[in-house]
Parts: sequence; C-alpha cells; structure tokens
Amino acid sequence: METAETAAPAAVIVAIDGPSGTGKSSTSKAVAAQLGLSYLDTGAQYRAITWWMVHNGIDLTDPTAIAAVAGKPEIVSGTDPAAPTITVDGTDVAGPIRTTDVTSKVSAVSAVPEVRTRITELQRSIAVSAEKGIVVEGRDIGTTVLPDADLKIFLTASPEARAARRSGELKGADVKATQEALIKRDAADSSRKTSPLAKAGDAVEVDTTELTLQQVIECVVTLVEEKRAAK
Ligand SMILES: Nc1ncnc2c1ncn2[C@@H]1O[C@H](COP(=O)(O)OP(=O)(O)OP(=O)(O)O)[C@@H](O)[C@H]1O
Ligand SMILES: Nc1ccn([C@@H]2O[C@H](COP(=O)(O)O)[C@@H](O)[C@H]2O)c(=O)n1
Repeated sequence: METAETAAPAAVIVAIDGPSGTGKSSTSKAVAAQLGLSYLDTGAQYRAITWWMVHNGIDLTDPTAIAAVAGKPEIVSGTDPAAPTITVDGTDVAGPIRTTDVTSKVSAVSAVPEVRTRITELQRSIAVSAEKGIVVEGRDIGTTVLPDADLKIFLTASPEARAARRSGELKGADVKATQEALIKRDAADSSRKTSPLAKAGDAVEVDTTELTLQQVIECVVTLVEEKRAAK
C-alpha cells in the first residue's frame, strides 16, 4: 500500500524569470537535475524562431511580416536537464541560436504578439505533460505563461556582475560592450507591450550579485522542497 512516506513527490511547477545573465539557465538546469524534474529553456524557443526568420530572409524590422509567418516553423524542445535540445523543422539549432546575430535580433521577434501566442501555447503544453514537474525559465513565465506555478523565482544581479559573467563565457569579449548589449536587450524585453519581462507579484526575488552559482542553486532547491512538502 502506498503511504505518505512511500508516495512519489507531487509534480511541482517552478517558474524562474529575470533579466539576461542573472543565472536562470544554469540554476534551472541544476535544480531540475537535482530534483528529477524536467527543464524548459523558453529563451531558446524565441531564439529558434528568430534563427528560422533570419534563415528564411524575413524582414525583422517589419512586425507584420514576422506575424505572418509566426506559425510556420515547427519548434521542438527536449526537456532533459542533463541534455536539453532544440530543433526547428527537424534541424538541430542549439549552436546557431547562440550567435551574436540571433542575440541582437531576438527581442524584435519576441515582441510580436503572434509569436508570443504561438510560443506560449507550446510552453504550456510542455509544462502540463511533465509528469514529475518542470522548471521553466524565461521572462514572463510567472506573470503570463504559468501564472499558477507552485513556485515563482525572480533572479536579479547587478549589470556589472552579469556582464562579467557573460564576458567570461564569450572568451575575450569586451566587458563594457557586453554590458551595453545586455542592458539594451533587457530594456527592449521590459518595455514591449505584450508580456514584458517582469517580476510576478508573488515571486521570490533572489539577488545573485554576491552569491556563487552553487549558493543560488541551494537556495532554489530549498524553496522547491518546501513547496513540495506542503503539497
Ligand atoms: N551566481 C553566479 N555567480 C557567478 N557566475 C554565475 C552565477 N550564475 C550564473 N553564472 C554564470 O553566468 C553566465 C550566465 O548564466 P546563465 O546563462 O545561467 O544566465 P541566464 O539568466 O540564463 O542568461 P540569459 O537570459 O542571457 O540566457 C554563465 O556562464 C553562468 O555559469
Ligand atoms: N519567456 C521568454 C524568454 C525569452 N524571451 C526572449 O528571448 C530572448 C532570449 O532569451 P535568453 O534567455 O536565451 O537570453 C530574450 O532576450 C527575450 O527577447 C522572451 O521574450 N520571453
């Protein structure tokens, strides 16, 4: 007989949002892996649709042109935190979506309401089918995509810390230019009309500026375990 002690933990849905370079992907992947949950990188989906538009010569200065083709590419996300994947029409785009070209264009594409409707539907369908639960990271997960998530986290960090982290990743990149680029992207993501980057009213804010990645992971794991225990 299954008792409270032997029963599998209830599925838990965790939303992690925040500006660029605050540690959303690294934290979400590690937390999901540690707790046996699925993991969804929603930024990768917006990057994938942007990559497809660039690849197909769509005019990204024209929101009407973007909206007209928003339903065309088939985007598939693999949700294993140990090996997340992303394909567009069957092509593995994990590498190409990280180029500076795609990074500089993604905010223009993600601001188009038709794109957001399409990607939001996809994200919700992935979240409901995650049997053991899922960690979903992005910009509008707690506010719009999964407003009933069991736990919402909003990660922040100073622009200086975020730029230093990113420059370390992009070996040799200029820290000042990196900081300007991420501030510009955050400003575009925060000021768009549809589903901007924002902290949900019931999200727990974690300032990661002075924390190591391991400390952030431990903090979020503790918060998820508390939620799971209370379910
Ligand atoms: N607390 C931390 N201390 C130091 N480095 C960190 C910390 N958190 C994340 N990092 C590093 O910062 C870089 C950016 O982290 P990550 O990609 O997880 O951020 P993100 O919020 O998902 O960014 P984006 O939204 O731009 O995809 C990575 O190299 C990661 O290892
Ligand atoms: N929920 C989300 C997630 C991402 N975006 C847009 O995608 C861009 C790339 O995100 P990364 O996390 O991979 O850096 C981001 O700048 C946003 O324009 C979004 O709109 N909503």
